[in-house]
Amino acid sequence: MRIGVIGGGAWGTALAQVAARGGSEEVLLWAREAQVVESVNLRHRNDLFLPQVPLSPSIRATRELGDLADMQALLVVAPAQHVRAVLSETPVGDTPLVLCAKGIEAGTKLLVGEVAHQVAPRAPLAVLSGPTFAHEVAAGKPTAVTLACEDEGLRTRLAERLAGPAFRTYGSGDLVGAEIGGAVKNVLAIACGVVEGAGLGLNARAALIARGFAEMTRFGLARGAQAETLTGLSGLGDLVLTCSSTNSRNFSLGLGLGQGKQAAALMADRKTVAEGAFTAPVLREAARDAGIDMPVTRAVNDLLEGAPVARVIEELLSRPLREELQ
Ligand SMILES: NC(=O)c1ccc[n+]([C@@H]2O[C@H](COP(=O)([O-])OP(=O)(O)OC[C@H]3O[C@@H](n4cnc5c(N)ncnc54)[C@H](O)[C@@H]3O)[C@@H](O)[C@H]2O)c1
Ligand SMILES: O=P(O)(O)OC[C@H](O)CO
Repeated sequence: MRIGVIGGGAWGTALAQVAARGGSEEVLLWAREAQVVESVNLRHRNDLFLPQVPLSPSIRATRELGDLADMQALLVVAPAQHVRAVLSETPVGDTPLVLCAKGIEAGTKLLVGEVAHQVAPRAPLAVLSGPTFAHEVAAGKPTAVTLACEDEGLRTRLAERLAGPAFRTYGSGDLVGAEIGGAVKNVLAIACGVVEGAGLGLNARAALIARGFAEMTRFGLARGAQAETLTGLSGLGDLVLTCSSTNSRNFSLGLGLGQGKQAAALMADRKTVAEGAFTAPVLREAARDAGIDMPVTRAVNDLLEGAPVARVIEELLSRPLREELQ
């Protein structure tokens, strides 16, 4: 199966490395930046987004989306807010799309799979998601992901093509569940970073992970996700990873907010994406539309909009007491 990767950021590059299988398979990586294309092709590195990892020489990079025309599967790894624009210019046809971005589209409130279906209605869809820091995957450290696809045959072919000794895929038929975990955990990771930045302690972080997971579950079930998917790698697994480490861009953004810095300043000159900052407002809106209570998500939005940390925390803690299982 010839694999093309759409998006030459850290995650697209790491997945290209996985698909190259140590150099035994050719992989075509589309990147937006000339610097990425040049460094991958000439030096087998991604100097801009994943500088620390030497890449397989069988990864070739291009800036032309048209070059992806004869691929047999495309991994979609552009940031969620750009998937529509990039896919619209890609010759997809009926090539399977494996969606690897984590987010909800602003304005439409659509998951990435729903966007892909609008743009490329003939393409079979799969979702690859889980606790996956790109630099660890690219370096060959053991990692496990959810690979969701309704078509069992395609799911098996993708798993056989992408899985390796240090990259385990766990199959699922629940695309929506696999997507919602990754999208919502990015917002909750910002909240966990705030807890760290404001020095609120480890009890608070554990409480936030548990209550954040309750929010993810409420939202996910309302959108048709299966509860088991949300407790799996792409939901709880990824939430635990990103809520525990400054390697997470979302957690780091929250850390700065917790220290009293303004979101605009923290976002101003970063070239990497903190998806949670873009998903947070649309998640709050989608939850409000559906009558789903998501207080942590609301608090993250308040902080992103400049509310003082102390006030936001005080508001969260002074809400009326409730039953845990409500
Ligand atoms: N980095 C990780 O560890 C990781 C792991 C799993 C999933 N993801 C997800 O993968 C997706 C991509 O993240 P990343 O970490 O590879 O990105 P990154 O932060 O490393 O790089 C930013 C990316 O955004 C792209 N970009 C910026 N503006 C764009 C535009 N206008 N149109 C198209 N692309 C544009 C850049 O070309 C680059 O590929 C995100 O949804 C992220 O949540 C990342
Ligand atoms: O750095 P983050 O916060 O975008 O997290 C990266 C991955 O999504 C972790 O699974």
